[in-house]
Amino acid sequence: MAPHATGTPPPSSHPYTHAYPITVLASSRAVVSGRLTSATIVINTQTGKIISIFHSVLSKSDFPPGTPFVDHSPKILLPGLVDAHVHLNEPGRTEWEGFWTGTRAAAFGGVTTVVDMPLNAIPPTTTVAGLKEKVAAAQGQCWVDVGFYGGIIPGNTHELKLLVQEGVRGFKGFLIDSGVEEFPAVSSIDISKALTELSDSPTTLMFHAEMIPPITDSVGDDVQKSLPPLHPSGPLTAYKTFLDSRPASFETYAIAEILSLAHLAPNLPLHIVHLSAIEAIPLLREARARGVKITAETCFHYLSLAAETVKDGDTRHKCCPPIRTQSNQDGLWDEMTRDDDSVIKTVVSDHSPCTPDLKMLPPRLAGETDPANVDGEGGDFFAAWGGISSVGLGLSILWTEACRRGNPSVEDVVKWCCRNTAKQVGLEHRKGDLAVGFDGDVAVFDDEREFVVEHSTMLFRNKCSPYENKTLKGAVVETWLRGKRVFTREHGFAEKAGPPGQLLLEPRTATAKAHKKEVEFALAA
Ligand SMILES: NC(=O)NC(NC(N)=O)C(=O)[O-]
Ligand SMILES: [Zn+2]
Ligand SMILES: [Zn+2]
Repeated sequence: MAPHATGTPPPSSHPYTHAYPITVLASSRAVVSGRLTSATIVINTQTGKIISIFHSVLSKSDFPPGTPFVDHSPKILLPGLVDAHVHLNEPGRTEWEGFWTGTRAAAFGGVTTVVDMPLNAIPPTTTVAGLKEKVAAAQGQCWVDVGFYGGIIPGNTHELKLLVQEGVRGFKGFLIDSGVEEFPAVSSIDISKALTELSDSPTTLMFHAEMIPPITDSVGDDVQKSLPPLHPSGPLTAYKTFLDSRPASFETYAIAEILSLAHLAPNLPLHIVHLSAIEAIPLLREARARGVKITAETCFHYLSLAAETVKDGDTRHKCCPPIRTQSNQDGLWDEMTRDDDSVIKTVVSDHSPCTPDLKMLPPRLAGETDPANVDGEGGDFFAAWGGISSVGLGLSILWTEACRRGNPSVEDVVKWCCRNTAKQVGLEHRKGDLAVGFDGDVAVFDDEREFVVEHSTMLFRNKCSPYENKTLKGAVVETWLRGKRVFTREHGFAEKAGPPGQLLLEPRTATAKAHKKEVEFALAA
C-alpha cells in the first residue's frame, strides 16, 4: 500500500487482477461524489463500470504488473459531462448536424452523454415510429452515449406513454413557434392533456417557455400599452431590435401559464429549458416553495455572452429566448451560486446548429476579405435561424467565465453539468458522477490550458459559432467512455476501435431497480 494512502487501502493480494481487466486513473484532484479530492479510480474495462475509488493517489506498483495506470496530477478527473440539451438533427437535416459529428464534438469537450432534442430531425420524435427512425439512424455512429427526448405537439397525447416505455428520457413542448413546421406549438389544452396523460409516469415534462401574451386580456389599458411589440420595431440587423421583440415577459408569461396547469400532475417533474430571463426566477422560486416540482436549466451562452457586445448583423448570437443584458447574465450567476436551493439546477449547450447560409451572416462577419464581396447583404436577425452551436465547448466556456468572475468552483460545474443533468434525464444511477457502480466516464481536465476556438477545435459539422476566435481557459485532454479512452487532445480519436457510444434506451421506470443491481454487481465483481 502506498504510504500516503488515506482512503480505503488497495486489496493487498490484488484479488480482482485475474478475474477481469482493469484500468486505473489517478490524480491529486478529482471530483468524486461531488467533492474535490485526490483519487485513484479503478475501472473494470469489461463492464465499463467503476469498481473502486481510493481517496488518495496510489502508485502503479500498488496494482498488478501490466495494469494500465496513469497519474494525471494535477489535471482534474471529472465525471464525463451529461449535456441534456442537444439538437443532432439526423435523419432529415443531417447537413445541419449528425450523430457522428455531433458526438465527436461532444467527446472533444469531455461530454460523454448527450440527450437529443425531439425536433429538427425529420421525422421529429413525436411518435414511436419517429423514435425508431432516429435510433436506426444513430446506430454505429455515436462516439459518446446518446439518449433521446420525445416531443409534445398537438394531437400526439396517445404516443406519450408509449414513448416513455421505449426509453425517451423526457419530453419537450413549445409555447411559441419552434422554427420548424413539423413541430407545432402546443396550446394550454394540449399541455393539460399531456400533464394528465403523464401524471404518474417516470419522466420529465419540459417546456420552451416563451409565449406571446394575448392581445386582448384581462389586463388594464396601461399594461396593454406596455406590452412588447410583436413585430420588429427597428432595423432588422440591430441586435437590440431582436432582443426587444422577445422580452422577458414572454418567458414569465409562459411560465405562469405552465404553473397554472401544474396541479394536473403534482408528482410529475416539470422543467423549463434554456431559461434566459432572470425575471422568471421569483416565479419559479415561489412555485417550488409551494411544492411544485419544477426546475430550470440555463445555457452556456446565457452565462458567457451579453447583448451589449453583440455586433449588429452577428446572427451567430441569435437564439430563442435571446441572450440578454450583462446584468441579466450576472443575475443568472447570482442565482446559481446562492447558498440555498437555486431554481436553476442544470447548465446545457442547447446546441442547435444549421448550415451557414441559414444563419445569413453578413460576409464581413463570415471572414470574407475580398473587397468585391465584403459589403454583401446579411445579418437579418428575424430571418436567420435561431440556435447556437457549442456542443463540446461548454466546460471550457463555463470555466473561462467562472475564472473571469474570480471564484471558479469545479464542484459547481460538476453539479450543473454532470450530476444534475444526469438526474434530470433519469440517468443518476450510472452517469454524472465518479462513484462505485457508475459508468467509467471520465474527462481529464487541464484547468490551466488555454486554446482558441477555431475550425480544429469545433468538431461539430458547421463551423459557425459565436465562440469562434475566442480564447477559452480549460481544456479536456482525454475523454473516457465506460472504461475506454475515446479521445485525446494529443492523438485524436480511437479511430480503429470505432465509435463506442451506446443508445440509452432503458426506460426510466427501471432505473431504481437497475441501479441496485448494478452497484451490487460492481461490488461483487
Ligand atoms: N428549433 C430549435 O432548435 N430551436 C432551438 N432554438 C433556440 N434555442 O434558439 C430551441 O431549443 O428552442
Ligand atoms: Zn427551445
Ligand atoms: Zn434547443
